[in-house]
Order: sequence, then C-alpha cells, then structure tokens
Amino acid sequence: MVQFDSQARSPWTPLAGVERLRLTPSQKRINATLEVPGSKSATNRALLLAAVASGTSTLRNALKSDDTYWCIEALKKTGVEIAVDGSNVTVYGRGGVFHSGSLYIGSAGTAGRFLPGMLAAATGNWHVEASHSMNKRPIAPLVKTLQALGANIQYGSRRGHYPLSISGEGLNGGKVNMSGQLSSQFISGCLLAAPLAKNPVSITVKDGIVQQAYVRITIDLMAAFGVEVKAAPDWSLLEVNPSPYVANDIAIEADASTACYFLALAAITAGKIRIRHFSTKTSQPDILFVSILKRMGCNFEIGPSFVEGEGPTRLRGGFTVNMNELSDQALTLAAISPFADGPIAIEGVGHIRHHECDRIRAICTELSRLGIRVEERHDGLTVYPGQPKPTVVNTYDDHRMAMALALIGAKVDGIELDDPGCVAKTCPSYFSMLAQTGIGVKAVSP
Ligand SMILES: O=C(O)C1=C[C@@H](OP(=O)(O)O)[C@@H](O)[C@H](O)C1
Ligand SMILES: C=C(OP(=O)(O)O)C(=O)O
Repeated sequence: MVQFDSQARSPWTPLAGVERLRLTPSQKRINATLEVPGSKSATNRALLLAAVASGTSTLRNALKSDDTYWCIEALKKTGVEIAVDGSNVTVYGRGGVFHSGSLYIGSAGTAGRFLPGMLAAATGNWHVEASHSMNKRPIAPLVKTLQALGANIQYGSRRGHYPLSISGEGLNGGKVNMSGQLSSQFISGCLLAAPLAKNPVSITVKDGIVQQAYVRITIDLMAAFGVEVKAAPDWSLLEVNPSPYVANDIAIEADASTACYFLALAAITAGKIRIRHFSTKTSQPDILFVSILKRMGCNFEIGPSFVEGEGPTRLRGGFTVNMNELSDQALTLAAISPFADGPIAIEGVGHIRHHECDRIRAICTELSRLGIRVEERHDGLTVYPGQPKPTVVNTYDDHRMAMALALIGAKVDGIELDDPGCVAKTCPSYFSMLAQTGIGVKAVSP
C-alpha cells in the first residue's frame, strides 16, 4: 500500500482505518437520484472572504471535507470564530484582523494558495504548514508576486514550497506580472488579497490562464462580498482598488466536479443518474464534461435544478479533446475511456502533473496495471479501448485518482482500491453515494 499522509485526513472522513475497498458492479441497471455536496472551490473561497469581511456571514450547503475542515481550522487559529451546524457555517468576520500563530492547511490547494496573501495583508506572524502532497506542489509564482506587492514571506526547508513563514505588515499594492500557465490559483490568491492592500493592485497576465473559470468564480465571490475586480475582456489585466469586504449570506452550489463522477458512472453502465439540486447554469468549469459525455453518446435531460445523464449501450471514442479548461475531469475521462469504441486522446493538461500527484503519470501507471494500453505525453495521454483486468489499484493519496478508478470497479468485477479514504479531500461520502446506486462497496484487508 502506498503511504498516505494521515495527518491531512480530517475527522470528517468516515473511512478512517479502511485500508482497501473492493467494488462490485450493480446487479441491476443503475437508475438513481442523488445529491452531491457543496462546491469545494466556493466553500473555501467563501470561508476566507467571510473571515476577512466585517460582520457575520452565513454559508449554506457548505462542503464538509478535509479541504474545508483544514481551512476552517486554520482560520479558527487566527481568532476567527466559525460555527458549523450541519452544512450551515456561520463565520464571524474580523475585518482582516488575524492573531499570529502556527497554522496547518492540509492538502487544500485553495487554502494553500489563498490564505498567504490574506495573512500578508494583515499584521502578525504566521508559520503555515501543509501536507506532504501540498509540500510538493509549487507556490513560488504566488509568493514572488505577493513579495512584489510588499509581503514578507520566507520559505522553510525547501525554496518554492511549503512550509511558509509570513510576517504580515500589510501589502503595499502596485503593478505585477503573473503567468497563468501553471495554476489559476496563483491569480485567484493574488486577487483575493488585492483589496486589502494599501494601494491599488494591477495584475498583468500575458500568457492566458489554465482553468480560467476558477478566476471567474473568485471574481464573482469577491463581488458577493462587496469588492469589484476590473477585468480586461481577454483577462490580461485585472485591477482591484483598496476596498473592504462586507459579510454576506451565501448559498454554495453543488460541486460540479463531484457530480461528474456519477454522470460518468451512468455513462459506462448504460444506467441513468439524476443529480438533484444541481444546474448546468454554473460557472464551475467541470460542467463542460456534460458535452464530452454527449459526444460519447450519452443522453441528458437538463432541468432547472437537476441534471440527468443516461449512458448508451456502447460509448463512442475515436476523438481528441483539449481539457485545459476542465482538467479536474481528465482522470474521469481517462478512467472511462477503456469502455469506448475507439481511442480517446486528452490534451492541454500538463499542469495536472502539479496537482495532488503527477496525475498524468499516475493514471497511465494504473491503467497499464489494469491491462489497458495508454500513451503518456507531457500534456496529456491517449487511452485505448480494452477490458480492465481485476487487480488492486493505487490511489496516490489523490481523491480524484480514487474517485476515477472506482468507476472502473463499478463496471468490472474484482477491482480493489488502496487507501480509499483519500476521497475525503472533497467528497467524504463518495463511496456511500456509489453504494446508493447499487454498486457493491466492501472493506477488505490488504
Ligand atoms: O481555484 C480553485 O478552486 C481550483 C482551481 C483549479 O486548480 P489549478 O488552477 O491549480 O489547476 C482546480 O484544479 C482546483 O480543483 C480548484
Ligand atoms: C487540484 C485539485 O485541488 P486543489 O484545490 O487542492 O488544487 C482538485 O481538487 O482536483
């Protein structure tokens, strides 16, 4: 079993101590209605914005997962009072005042890339630690930009990586250049801190932004908390004036990334799955996965507050797709591609080598282990049709590896997943939801 970082698992996981799960396809045709938890991206942004706002904010339908747990815990350690009641979260904002202290953000890229700027804009001293996987992910482009805006941020043992020491004396503001090619989160992290600076901040992004829709989500949520971002039509210039964040009552949308696994499940099993309280009218980029599934032969019924997908008897392949805009779903598509009638080539996702693991290498390794032919490229992969063979697959302490590979187990008998608990990063209830559709889910000993 691959070692995982147990410290990064929150008390919100129901899978503590479960080392391996065996999955079994449903005995009957899948026909299920499900609800998926709230969006990770919206929950962590709203938590941080509510913390720096003046006044009390309420988040309804907030996600309870490892990523949001560590974001809440880190904020609490800075003196922000937060009350969690089911999926309702009340945040008593302190207007950007934070106590000094030692914080831990687990594996949450959102907390890891959004908190430093907010702390640097305040007054105090913080040491911020992260999980093993977050320690390996890049942070230098954000740190460099924040330093150019006047932040005092030092690296710990490894330059360019977590842990970080931040001595907040406030951000001056100014003009900075950033690249958008490694992670959209660097741009979001800079934007979220920008109105807390003493002077206007202007960010020039010359090379385009991967998964740009996440920056849109940042700008929309900043607006919900009372701050306007002026964006050039091609997003090459983003400008923010000093302005206070104001508390708000926010309804968090269902997580589109999580919904996609269940739509993909319907696709490969010729089943039907309806996701309630979910709409295609979302700015979450993973909703674009619906059009990829349509191209593969799935039918969709789209209602005002549901999306229902139905799989064909045989999925269509034989195409190339650029998933730069929705790269969290690259693993999902790769995992269902063996069941298509032709090869599927995924392009434009080189940046996912810097997510929770090197996702291109990891999915190629696991699909090969399953006996599937794959070709790995620097910015993507091609998956050929094939029949996966029963085996134990590794999940790399990566929730999306686990959720995607579980789909193969939902179609082919005899697949076992090592360390299934990593799904708690964004969807602790993933396996109980799979079980609701009729998939057998059983803990087994390694
Ligand atoms: O800002 C966000 O909420 C996210 C941005 C994306 O990251 P990158 O832009 O680093 O690829 C995405 O993969 C992640 O799941 C969530
Ligand atoms: C890349 C991801 O997460 P993070 O928010 O940690 O970047 C993800 O959820 O696929």
